[in-house]
Amino acid sequence: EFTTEQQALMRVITDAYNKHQIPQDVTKKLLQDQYSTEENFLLLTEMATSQVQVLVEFTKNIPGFLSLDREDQIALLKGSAVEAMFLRSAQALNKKMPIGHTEVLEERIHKSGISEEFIKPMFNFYKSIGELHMVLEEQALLTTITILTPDRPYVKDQPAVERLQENVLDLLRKMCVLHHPQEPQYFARLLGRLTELRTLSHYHAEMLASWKVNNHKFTPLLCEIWDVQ
Ligand SMILES: CC(C)c1onc(-c2c(Cl)cccc2Cl)c1COc1ccc(-c2ccc3c(C(=O)O)csc3c2)cc1
Repeated sequence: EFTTEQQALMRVITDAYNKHQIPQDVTKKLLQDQYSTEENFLLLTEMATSQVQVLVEFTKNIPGFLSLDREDQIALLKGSAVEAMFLRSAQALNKKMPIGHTEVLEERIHKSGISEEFIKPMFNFYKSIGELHMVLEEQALLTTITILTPDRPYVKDQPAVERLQENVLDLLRKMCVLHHPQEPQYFARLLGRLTELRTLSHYHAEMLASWKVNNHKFTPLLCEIWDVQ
């Protein structure tokens, strides 16, 4: 079953995932009653900015991450931020968030100036994640695996990242057998979501370009992590 090291790794990652969430005083802003495209864009920008801060804190808790080359740490964060945010927003949209949050978040994403061609694949992804009924540990591990993807642009020491990712992949495989015993293909289905995330990440670059065209401003943190402006 699980080795002592794997049990420790699971606990550290799950605790970090639970600890680092967007604060209530930020998410409750979603409930305010302005629903203009502009207002929705501003609120989503605030959510994304807060989510990036949360993501950085979570990543620092991944065992071994801070021992990686400093520039590789940055490359992994920049390369995975959008995918990690798709996973986190998918969890928010699929779990029963505090009353009304789910609907307002979905509504604001639909009406924030994202063109229809991106809305479709985005909400297909959200639906496909919902259908998996991941337990919290699986969501935390899948996010970690996404962050520890060795072949992101500009990563120098890929083997070092591979070694960390392999440990988490092994742990996720065992968690899937434990929580979904009737579905031998469940682990493979989870990894299939990672492929879909890469596609969404490419769409996202175009989304940013179209928002910029309509001279939408992003925050300094988002500009830095997404190399815009
Ligand atoms: C700059 C901005 C316009 C933007 O550009 N691309 C995307 C973007 C979009 Cl529109 C979709 C997917 C990914 C990205 Cl980066 C975004 C908005 O990004 C978001 C990031 C994160 C949340 C998010 C996460 C968790 C939770 C929770 C919870 O945990 O309980 C409660 S409320 C909530 C809200 C929403 C939106």
